[in-house]
Amino acid sequence: MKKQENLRNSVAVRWSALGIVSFTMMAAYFVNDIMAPLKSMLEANLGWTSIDFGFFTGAYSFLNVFLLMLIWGGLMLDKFGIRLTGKLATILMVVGVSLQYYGMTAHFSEGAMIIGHKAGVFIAAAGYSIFGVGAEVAGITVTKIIAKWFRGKELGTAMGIQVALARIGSQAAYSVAIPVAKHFSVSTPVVIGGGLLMVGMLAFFIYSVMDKRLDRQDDYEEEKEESQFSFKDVKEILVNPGFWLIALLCVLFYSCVFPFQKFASELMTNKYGISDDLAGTFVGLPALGALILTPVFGNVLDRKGKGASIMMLGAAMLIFVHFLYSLPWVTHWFVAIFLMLVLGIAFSLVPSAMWPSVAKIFPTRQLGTAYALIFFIQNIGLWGVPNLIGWILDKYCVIGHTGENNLYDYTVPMVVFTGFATLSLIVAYLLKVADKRYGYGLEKPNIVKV
Ligand SMILES: NCCCC[C@H](NC(=O)[C@@H](N)CCCCN)C(=O)O
Repeated sequence: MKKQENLRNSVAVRWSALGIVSFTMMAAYFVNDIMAPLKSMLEANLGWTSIDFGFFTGAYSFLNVFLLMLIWGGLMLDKFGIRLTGKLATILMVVGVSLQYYGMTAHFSEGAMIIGHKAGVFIAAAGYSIFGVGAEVAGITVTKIIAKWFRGKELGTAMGIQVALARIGSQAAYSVAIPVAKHFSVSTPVVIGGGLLMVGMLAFFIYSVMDKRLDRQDDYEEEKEESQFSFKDVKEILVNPGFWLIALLCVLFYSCVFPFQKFASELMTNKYGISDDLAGTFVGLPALGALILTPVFGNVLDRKGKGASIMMLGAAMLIFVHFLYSLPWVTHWFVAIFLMLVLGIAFSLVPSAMWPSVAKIFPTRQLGTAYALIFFIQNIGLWGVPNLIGWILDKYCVIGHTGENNLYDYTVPMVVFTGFATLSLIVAYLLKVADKRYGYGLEKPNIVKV
């Protein structure tokens, strides 16, 4: 009997697997970003303050950081596998977004508070926090899925395409949030996100069938290795200097991008005079740029390498962007858009180099835990930075009012972002030095020639 070709070696099957799980992540990114452009509407319609908004935004990472949910998720992924972990993660996302919607729409009695926060804000934030656990665990699961199907093949391109499709989700969220909210209500964009997430959950369940077939057919080493996972691996990961440098770069770089984007719609309207209908679309530009560029850079890295140098370049571009945004006298809308485009390039360069680098430093059996620990450290920034910026805005940056809304001066928040970007460049440089010293192969191409 003719031996069946390994599913991983079929170009159509492995790219279909990527397409399916990428759709799940696209839905997750849509929900993740859908509230960002609504900041001013949340203030005007639901009475949220900047502190409320910062608290809500940071809640995405709260359970991941303080209940170590990402760590448990990573250990579960390496111990119990992709299918169970991924299914649970997608279910959590749906549950979380439903609770978030409830918090935004239910009628609470006047002045009702939960642990010092307005009841509605607290419940929406709790939902977003549950969603955040699902989204991050789904993120590490999908990353491991990609490494499973593409290691030694088009790993950089595949990871780039997954990130690019996720960016479509973000860009769509930034573009549709305000028009949909104005036409219907401030909570309608969240309903659309919930619907997309349900389809994403179904998609993951379909992927699980493919995953099972691959495991059955395959003598895939990882499956044997998964059961060999031990806590010794966690120690091994933690004593690797490459881990700490990637994790630090990750938290610093992403703290300058995701939290910045959450506040950027307001920066566009308050500082550059851009209309609120268009502000979200402009803030979505980096996502749109990354959609095109991340797979391109991923492909270049697959063939030519230079990952560590590319991370340095991306970090340097980030300093340029945030520094110019911080200059109070630069207020032309054209500059705002130009900087968003540069941010888009940086936002493509660093992720396309960073994520495949992790797969070079660690063996497959440690990948789930390694990604989870890196995401965990990154989530400390995704929690802390929006809280910090929301607090700075409310305390020090209110310079007037327009109707129901505050008018903010964004100089100090942008100086804070510039500081983080500068630190990220220093860490990227240290990573390049460590690569030379420990021979991680970050400057080498991803595709292994046989
Ligand atoms: N294959 C690795 C993909 C990581 C992509 C990366 N995502 C994250 O870092 C998430 N932990 C945080 C997502 C927050 C979304 N607003 C990315 O570049 O998106």
